[in-house]
Amino acid sequence: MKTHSIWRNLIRGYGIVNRLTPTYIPLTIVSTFVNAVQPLMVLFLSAQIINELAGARDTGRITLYTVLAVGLAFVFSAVNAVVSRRITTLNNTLWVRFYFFLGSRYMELNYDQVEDMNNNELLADIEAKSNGNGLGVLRLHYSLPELLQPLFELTASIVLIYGMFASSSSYEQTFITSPFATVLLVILILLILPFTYVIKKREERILKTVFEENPKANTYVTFFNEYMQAKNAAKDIRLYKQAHAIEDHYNKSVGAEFWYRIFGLFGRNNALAAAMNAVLGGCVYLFIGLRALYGMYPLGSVVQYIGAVTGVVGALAKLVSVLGNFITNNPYLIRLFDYLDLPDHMRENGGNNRPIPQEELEFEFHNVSFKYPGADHHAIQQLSMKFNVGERLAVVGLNGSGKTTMIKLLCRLYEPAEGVITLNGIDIREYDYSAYMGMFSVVFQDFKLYSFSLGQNVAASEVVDAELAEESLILAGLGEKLKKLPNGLETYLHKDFSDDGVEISGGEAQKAALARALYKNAPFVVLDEPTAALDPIAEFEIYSRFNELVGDKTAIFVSHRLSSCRFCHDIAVFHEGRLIQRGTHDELLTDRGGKYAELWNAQAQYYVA
Ligand SMILES: Nc1ncnc2c1ncn2[C@@H]1O[C@H](COP(=O)(O)OP(=O)(O)OP(=O)(O)O)[C@@H](O)[C@H]1O
Repeated sequence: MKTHSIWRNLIRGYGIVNRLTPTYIPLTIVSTFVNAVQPLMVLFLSAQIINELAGARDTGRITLYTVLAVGLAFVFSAVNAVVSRRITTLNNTLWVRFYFFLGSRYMELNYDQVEDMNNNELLADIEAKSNGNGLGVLRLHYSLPELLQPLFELTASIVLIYGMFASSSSYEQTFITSPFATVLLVILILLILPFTYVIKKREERILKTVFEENPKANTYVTFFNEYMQAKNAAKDIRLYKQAHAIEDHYNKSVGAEFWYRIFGLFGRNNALAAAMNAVLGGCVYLFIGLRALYGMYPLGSVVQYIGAVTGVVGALAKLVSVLGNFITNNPYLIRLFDYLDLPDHMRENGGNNRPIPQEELEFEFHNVSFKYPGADHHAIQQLSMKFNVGERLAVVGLNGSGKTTMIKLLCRLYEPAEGVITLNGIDIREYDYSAYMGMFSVVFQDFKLYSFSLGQNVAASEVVDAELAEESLILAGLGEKLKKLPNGLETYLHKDFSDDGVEISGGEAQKAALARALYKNAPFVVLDEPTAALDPIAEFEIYSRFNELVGDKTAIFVSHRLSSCRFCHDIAVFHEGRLIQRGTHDELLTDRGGKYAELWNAQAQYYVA
């Protein structure tokens, strides 16, 4: 956790506010200036009118003050109306932009950071605190008027108070009219500063305790809210009647008690501050009222001074409170910055940003080992293997034998813990990260399609090369389906964004994912169980046209169905994270005691009559 000073955090935080809502800060300066100055200006002019009425009764001056009061009030109100409308829009759109900002950052994280529970908890916490309590950057946004308005009020009130100390009229000398009384009042007013500060400090302490006692409260809220509405959980929720379990779990982990404690605390503090202001207000009235009684101030000035001193008291209380809010809010800003500053170690580790070679590509694992964070065993152990350019390699093995992990290491989704992977003899970390990833077309088992048009899914982009998309879909076996779709490539998948959206089957989705990989036209194709959801005919078609599908690219075909790998001349057998055999189907079968023969025989018995 970084511990930058609160001022640096505020500057950075307001920098983010400015980036999310660029016109917000200048508009708020205008709006708060107008809001702060308008009532004090009316107060000043009213005082002048009363003084005129009680004194010289000059009609010209009275008219001038009245016209000024009405005219300025009109101009200020008009400016405020225009500015406030725009600010309201910005306030309402801010949270949308903020969540998009968080999401964009998430999409940039290294893959292992996405899988790291700590980072996910950090993000869930930031989202929940921003949402429920409006803490962090959102608090800065909403606090800006709370900061600026009292600053303007304070300045304007001090200007109006000035006459209080410069009164030259003759008056009775008593304690109330003496400078001591003024000093006493100033001390009383200044007492509000430590009082408000202590309240804020207490608030910060209690909030910290509450959240420490419920460290996962926000993670739970986010998880349950998403899970309850997750389409891919809907079947399980119903069939296993998970609704009750979710409700019990939810109430136990984030019950109402938790929120009562937080909002009860805010309520109590607001009440205390209001009581303090009321007492101070009483003292101010008494002080100025008595001084007027002793003839120290004219009638109109009483109104002005009471208004101005009350303005100073109110502004100071608001300022200390908002500064206190900044202190309370600081830990949430630090959490946000921790998230934003997660290191991009995939790019930092190499640093050479070498361009991808244009000649033939040769990948090799050299004694590579890898263990998932928190795991007690290696997912990959001392793996050494080479991929022959332009050839097809099948990777087979039992569940959990490390096949997918090897692919993820190859694509640089993870870094090896030991050993290196090279491309044309150079450590893959030396290459430009994005360009390196661009070399792979991978269809993972848990691929995802999104609720946009079929064409956009295949192109993975807003802009679709229709001819290439169609060609890829036909190659992947979705040609017939495409012909039947109401809007062809523009047909939406799912109904999230279009009523005409279509639901496609698991096998069709797998073909669409395959088409996406083909559309990318990368030199290295990886298919991880690409036929798992396909019917036997579709599966046969994929195998028989595999060479046509991948062309002259290097291809890896991962499967635990051995029959589906026979068409590959090169088969690698994985077991418990190790490469234990490699050869053609016939070669591997001749090793009768080997794993491949064991797996082959185990699977073959179901096909033998
Ligand atoms: N994200 C992860 N975090 C922790 N452990 C993981 C993770 N993914 C996989 N593992 C573990 O790493 C080992 C290898 O998993 P991997 O997914 O590479 O196997 P696989 O051979 O592809 O299996 P399958 O045939 O079921 O797809 C397994 O023990 C698995 O439990």
